[in-house]
Formats: sequence, C-alpha cells, structure tokens
Amino acid sequence: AKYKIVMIRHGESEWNQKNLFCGWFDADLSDKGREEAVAAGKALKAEGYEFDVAHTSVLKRAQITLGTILKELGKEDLPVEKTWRLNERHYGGLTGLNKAETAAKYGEAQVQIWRRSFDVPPPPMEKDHPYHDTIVNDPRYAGDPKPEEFPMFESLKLTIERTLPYWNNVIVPQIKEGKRIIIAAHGNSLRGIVKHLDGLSDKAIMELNLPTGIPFVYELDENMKPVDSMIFLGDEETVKK
Ligand SMILES: O=C1c2ccccc2C(=O)c2c1cc(NS(=O)(=O)c1ccccc1O)c(O)c2O
Repeated sequence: AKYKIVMIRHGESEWNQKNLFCGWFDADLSDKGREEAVAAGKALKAEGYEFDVAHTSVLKRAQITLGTILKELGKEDLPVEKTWRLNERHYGGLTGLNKAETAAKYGEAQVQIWRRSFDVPPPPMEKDHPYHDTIVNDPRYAGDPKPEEFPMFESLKLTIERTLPYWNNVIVPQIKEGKRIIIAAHGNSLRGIVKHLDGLSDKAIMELNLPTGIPFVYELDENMKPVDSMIFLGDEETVKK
C-alpha cells in the first residue's frame, strides 16, 4: 500500500473504570490504562513502527497514552500536534453521571433513545454544572474552539462533523507528504475517522466499539482509500458491541 497510518484509542481512564460519562472532563488514565499504553508501545516497537509526527487531543488520557508509547519507542522528542477536534464526544449535562444517576434523572426510555441515536444530543452542560468552569476556562483551549463554537454538548453526528475537517485539512496532507503518523485519541473521535475511511453507515459506526489501548493500522492507496479495513496489533478484543 502507498500509505500506512496507526491509530489508538487511549487506555482505560479512571472515569471509564467508574462507568461515568467523561467527555471533555480531563480524567487521568487508570493503572490498567497505563499498562495498556505500555503494552501498545511494546507491540509497535516489536513490529518496527517508526513515526514522524503524532496527533492527539487536548485531554491527558490520550496525551499520556501517546507519551507512554513514544517512551517505549525511544521517541519522546517526536513532534506532537494537539487539537480539540480529536477530543472525546462532549456528553454535556451527563458529564460525571453514572448509569444509575442518568436513568434516575432522565428515565430508562430516554437513555435507550440516546444510546441508539446518531444525531440526538444529550442535554447541554449548564453554567452551574460542577465541571463547566474547569472545562470552559481550560487554558489549553485558549480560543480554539472559539467561544461561540465551544461545545456544551455533542451528538455523535456533531462529534464526527468537527473531527473530519482536522483529518482532511491537517492529517491527510501530511500523509501525502509521506509523513509516518500515529493518532492517539478517543472512542468517538476515532469513530469519525473510521466511518469516513470505511464508508460506514450511521448505524454501523454506532455498533463499532474500538477496544482501548490496542493500536490499529490502516493501509491506504494513493487515493487515500483503505486497502484493508483496520488491522489490530496484538490480540484483538471484541470490537463489536
Ligand atoms: O446514556 C447513554 C448516552 C446518553 C447520551 C448520549 C450518548 C449515550 C450513549 O452513547 C450511551 C448511553 C448509555 C449506555 N449504556 S448504559 O445505559 O449502561 C450507561 C449509562 C450511563 C453511564 C454509562 C453507561 O454504560 C451506552 O452504552 C451508551 O453508548
């Protein structure tokens, strides 16, 4: 194939462990998540992967996953581009809630609608939400996104619509320049890229659950079309829901 690109969903976070909606809250990796990142770095090293540039989100659970991998590769000085466009989906007012709290607050029927919907957003994160200020005032955003486009909630559709411009306008040109790229991001931002590459339907992409901490590779032809769908390194966990 003409091009290869490696992607990885960050390892388990402390909030994944507690089954809380995390979204744009900057949760840390759990110990298990850190171990997943080390194993991913070792798998990439064993396969002889080398990179010229990395792309990741503003959130530490993706950045630490990437940093751990680069450390295993002995490439801690690799250029890293960080962007909100690779952030996890913003779960709005559900941020920080667990399953029971969500069902108690909105009812099981509404949860099932949200679970199955591609373009139904969660309720917005209001100004009095416990995590509103820490997220909106995080200096790492510094005007990008602009205040008027700073999300307070996202459907999966909206998430994909803000991730794809970064893929098309920043990452694709670098691939075409022959740069070897690794992307360390989140379940839903990676779904946007995978949906685009594999031409998946809204329904199909919602059924795809990328495993945490396992690198996957796309081989692309000169038209940026996948020669193969994603190939997982190491033992692949169940990818379907
Ligand atoms: O409520 C939602 C939801 C609400 C708003 C936007 C998206 C989703 C969503 O994507 C989702 C949900 C629940 C569950 N399962 S759950 O009901 O067991 C659940 C609820 C709350 C926290 C974690 C849980 O595992 C899912 O697997 C989902 O993918």
